Amino acid sequence: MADKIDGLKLEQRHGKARVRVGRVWKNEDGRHFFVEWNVSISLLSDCIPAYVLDDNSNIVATDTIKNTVYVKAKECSEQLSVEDFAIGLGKHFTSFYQPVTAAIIKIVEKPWERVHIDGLPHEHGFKLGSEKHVTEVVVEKSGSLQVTSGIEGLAVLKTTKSGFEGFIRDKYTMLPETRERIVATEVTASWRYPFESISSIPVKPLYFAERYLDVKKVLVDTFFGPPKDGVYSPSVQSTLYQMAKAVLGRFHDISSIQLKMPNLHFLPVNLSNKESPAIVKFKDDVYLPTDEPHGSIEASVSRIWSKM
Ligand SMILES: O=c1[nH]c(=O)c2[nH]c(=O)[nH]c2[nH]1
Repeated sequence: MADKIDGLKLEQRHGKARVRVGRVWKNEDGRHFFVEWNVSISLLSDCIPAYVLDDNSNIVATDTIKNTVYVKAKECSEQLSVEDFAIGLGKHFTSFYQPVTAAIIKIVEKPWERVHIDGLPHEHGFKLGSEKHVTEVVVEKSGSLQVTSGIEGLAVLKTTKSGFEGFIRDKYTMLPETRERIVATEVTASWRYPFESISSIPVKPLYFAERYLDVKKVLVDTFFGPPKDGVYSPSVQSTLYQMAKAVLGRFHDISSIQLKMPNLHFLPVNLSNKESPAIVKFKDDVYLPTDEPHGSIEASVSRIWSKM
């Protein structure tokens, strides 16, 4: 929300960040389901008078915004995806409050996973996994909608089938060309769904939750290749593109995907001194793991007919 006041441009929004909520659903057969969400909400509304005239009459108190998260969590009697929860919150804020023209809802789901004991799924036991399911939803009063989902912290590594050759060489270049190295990254993925209004989102329960798992599987499978032979990666850039292309090729309800894949280097270890020129001589075996500095490699891939 922007406005011109005193010859100045004032842009503003308000909301509540990092509202944490846990929700359990207990099936009659004794099986429990659990999610933990960290919710950040931004409301777009004309609150300029609060900034310049000490008039708070258009403000939804951020405390009320926080309380709403708990009320809506209580009202969800059935298990639902983090995206559907975000859309429900956005719908509420834009329809319940006259001044609110749009709501931006970001949620990070903590990766609680059902434990297995002796191979059997536990009815009410969960342990923390690693990568996180995230979403950002923008809902407008008109009912128009943007849904973005993503993965954060998907750490993957291959001990071979990776190289890097043919890059620019100049007087500052020390890096040798190689067809044998470790490649490791922590994938951050973010993809956009094509649904443009609340009425066009699929009614299938847990649709977004299933799609999240599908996308994660395609990303992981493409990174690693088949279990026996793997797949050769000529660069992180090439692997990133293959991963993005696989997702867009497989899921027609995804219009674009952004991938961030830092190159987490594993440096060869060679140790020597004057007496012993090769105490440790690197033979693709002993590495110095580093995450600082790291290569930063990111790209967005969209269908050309997409609106993004
Ligand atoms: O896959 C890679 N891409 C790069 O752009 C790059 N740069 C670098 O030093 N090593 C690598 N590896």
